[in-house]
Amino acid sequence: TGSYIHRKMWCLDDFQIGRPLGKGRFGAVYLAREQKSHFILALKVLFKSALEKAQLEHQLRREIEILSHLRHPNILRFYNYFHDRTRVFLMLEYAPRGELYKELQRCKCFDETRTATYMEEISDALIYCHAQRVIHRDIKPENLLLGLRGELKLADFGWSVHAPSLRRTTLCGTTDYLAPEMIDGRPHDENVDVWCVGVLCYECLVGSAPFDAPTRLETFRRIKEVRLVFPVWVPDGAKDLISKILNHTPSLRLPLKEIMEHPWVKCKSRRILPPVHKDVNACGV
Ligand SMILES: CC(=O)NC[C@@H]1CCN(c2c(Cl)cnc3[nH]c(-c4cn(C)nc4C)nc23)C1
Repeated sequence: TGSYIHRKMWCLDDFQIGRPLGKGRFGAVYLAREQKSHFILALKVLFKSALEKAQLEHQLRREIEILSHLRHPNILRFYNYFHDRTRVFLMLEYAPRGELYKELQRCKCFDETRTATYMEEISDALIYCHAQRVIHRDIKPENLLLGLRGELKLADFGWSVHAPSLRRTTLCGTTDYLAPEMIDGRPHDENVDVWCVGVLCYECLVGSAPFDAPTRLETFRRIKEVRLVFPVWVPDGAKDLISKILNHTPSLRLPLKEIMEHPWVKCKSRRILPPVHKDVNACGV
């Protein structure tokens, strides 16, 4: 019995639509429940007119192609998609504990255990992505969601819709997470994702991004110089890890496997892995 939610054709009438979870340029994300199985999911709605105007249809097809092959506990699951005359609908896993960036704003910064656990989770997710030759390229707190047990869910492989509240990102997105080679427009590889893991680790522990500056230009300058300044209270183990990741030369950055095995991550992380289940459960999903 193939799992129910992966059945071939879906349409809007198969769902009861709940509250909006986020809104953005191309559409919005709604909480939704599948009528027969009562399966809860996030339904991302993209307007074809907006996609056509921005010439993004082909990118959406590529994103859907990539997403449909990714299955990992720390990657937000993409189940299926369908469309009507005016809209494209993506059936996505619902992350019950919301957006990491909101949690970071609420807590100001995270302790070592929480940060090291996120480092282990996101590194494992990226090892999996890179093994499929998928580079996320846009890792930042805004694109990270939290699962039932607070585990990280890497989301939004290209389609960021924004939650109703004002986002911290400036007009064209935050520059804090750009790797040096991205700023110079040089060709970039998987190591741009590794750079972002270093920036994320710093921001989770400190509460602000490492190269944060009053102007975008100054931020770019600090990124290219890799001007890393740690508050005195940042633990040595974390400073060691972040300094080994944020290397200007992409190939010299600490590989993801070694991030997971770093002494500070090994000793501080409290990662919980969900029980490995076949793709079918109680409600046939
Ligand atoms: C990566 C990305 O696209 N972020 C923007 C969209 C906003 C809601 N989206 C969700 C998506 Cl795509 C999936 N699950 C979610 N869960 C929530 C959420 C849960 N709470 C308690 N509060 C919220 C908000 N939101 C989502 C994604």
